Amino acid sequence: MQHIFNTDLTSALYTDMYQISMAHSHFNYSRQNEQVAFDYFFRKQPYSGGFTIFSGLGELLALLQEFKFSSRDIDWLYKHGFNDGFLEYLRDFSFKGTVHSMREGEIVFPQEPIVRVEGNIVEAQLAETVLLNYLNFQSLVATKAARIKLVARGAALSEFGLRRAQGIGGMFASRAALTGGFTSTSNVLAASIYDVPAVGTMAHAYIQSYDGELEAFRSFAKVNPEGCVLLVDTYDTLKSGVPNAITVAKEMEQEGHKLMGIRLDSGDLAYLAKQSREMLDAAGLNYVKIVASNQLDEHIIKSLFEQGAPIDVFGVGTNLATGKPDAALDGVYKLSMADGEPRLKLSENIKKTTLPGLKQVYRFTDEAGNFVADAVALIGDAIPDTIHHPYEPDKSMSLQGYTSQPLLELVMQDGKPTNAPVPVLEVAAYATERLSKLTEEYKRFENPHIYKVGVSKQLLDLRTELRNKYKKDL
Ligand SMILES: Nc1ncnc2c1ncn2[C@@H]1O[C@H](COP(=O)(O)OP(=O)(O)OP(=O)(O)O)[C@@H](O)[C@H]1O
Ligand SMILES: O=P(O)(O)OC[C@H]1O[C@H](OP(=O)(O)OP(=O)(O)O)[C@H](O)[C@@H]1O
Ligand SMILES: O=C(O)c1cccnc1
Repeated sequence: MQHIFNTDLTSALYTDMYQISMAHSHFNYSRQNEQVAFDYFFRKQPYSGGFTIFSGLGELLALLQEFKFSSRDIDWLYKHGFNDGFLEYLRDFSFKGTVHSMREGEIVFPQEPIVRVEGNIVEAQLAETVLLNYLNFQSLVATKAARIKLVARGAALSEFGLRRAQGIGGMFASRAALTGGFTSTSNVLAASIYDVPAVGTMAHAYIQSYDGELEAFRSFAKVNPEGCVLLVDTYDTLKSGVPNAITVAKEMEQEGHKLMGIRLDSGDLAYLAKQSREMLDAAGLNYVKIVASNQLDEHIIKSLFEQGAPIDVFGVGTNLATGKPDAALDGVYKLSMADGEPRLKLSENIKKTTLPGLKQVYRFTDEAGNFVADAVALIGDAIPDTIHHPYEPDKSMSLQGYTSQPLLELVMQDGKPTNAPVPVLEVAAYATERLSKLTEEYKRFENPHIYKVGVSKQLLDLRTELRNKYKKDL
């Protein structure tokens, strides 16, 4: 058992050691049936942007159903000092909690609860690490994908990141890119699991392996005439690559086939795309598409279109799959209820003081259907008609006249999902639909408008009451 390949990644050991130490302690004080609630939320928008796409829920719900300790896991824990009674308890452990969540693909904002996990103190605490591991990374990458889609002007977007992704995290990177709006991937395993098109062109190595570029193109096109895309920059894009691709395209026509495209992978992509387009069109090959790759991101793609580049397909790898330049989404999982009482985490920094109690998030929409603001309120209270700034309570906003929609829905009851899994492309369609209701000022890349997330008066008062209580006790 020295390889990750022999390991069941649904093992409940896929957690941080302190979760097990805490569970050990709770069990030894017979607290394992105490009911608690945790909220998942993040504090800062990635990429200094104005929105985040919530991604990863589908995989998380699938994992929670399987989240158990195997005999091997129990043996390992036995050797690491956990007592027999606790290990017997863990042997029968499975996640039987209840989860409320926003829909996967929802547009989400800092401070609001996106997922609420309720359950006994052991299962809810043990779920923390894996929940954060799944949701933070996939939401980071899905957001990058959505930002790219915003500027792609309808061009096809293919995810090429596996080779530069963070190890096997590349699987989730591919999934997340799809939920954020990419429609295909070069990652064959991901394509087969998520039932999306696997796409591919050819590498420089293939062309280098032949004595000449023309011979290489010809041989490839003969065996792969369907969806054939020739990489034209190995020697000289305009003097050699494109003319050779044209020759092969004409030969393919003789055989009743059509060359799908050429790929540009270096140099000035705008200039080369324009020149290539002219050469292809002059040869009667206006159906041949131009594919571009090479360290692309949302800023370069936006700029390429502003320069008038006639690019039909973008292959995006490194910057997408790694969420560059952001290393992580800062999502956290904080206790909000225990033993029937709302709980709070105090901080010197008011922005890090948590929101206590069981909460719902309402999204308010104007007459045109655009999102106006989100309100976080206690469950059981009326839907608020005014929200307060979470950290500057004197600032408030009236929500009168807007329509509201609750965002947190029951997705798992007693450890079982309440709905069938949602295919990734349906998640993407939902993300696109929701993003269309966010007006442009929140979507621009430079200094975007900050979307308002406020709290109800009752929630604010509860937080103040608990803060005063804890401070008095100090
Ligand atoms: N017209 C353009 N406008 C803006 N950015 C561009 C344009 N053309 C290419 N880029 C981007 O500029 C960067 C160029 O990278 P780099 O300096 O490594 O050049 P290169 O062409 O890849 O060189 P090499 O031949 O070493 O591969 C890439 O991120 C690429 O996507
Ligand atoms: O630039 P990215 O957004 O990460 O996109 C993926 C890159 O990976 C490949 O290059 P690589 O040099 O690894 O292989 P190659 O020889 O096939 O070009 C491909 O040609 C792209 O340039
Ligand atoms: O198919 C391609 O062109 C491809 C796939 C992965 C990485 N770079 C390019």
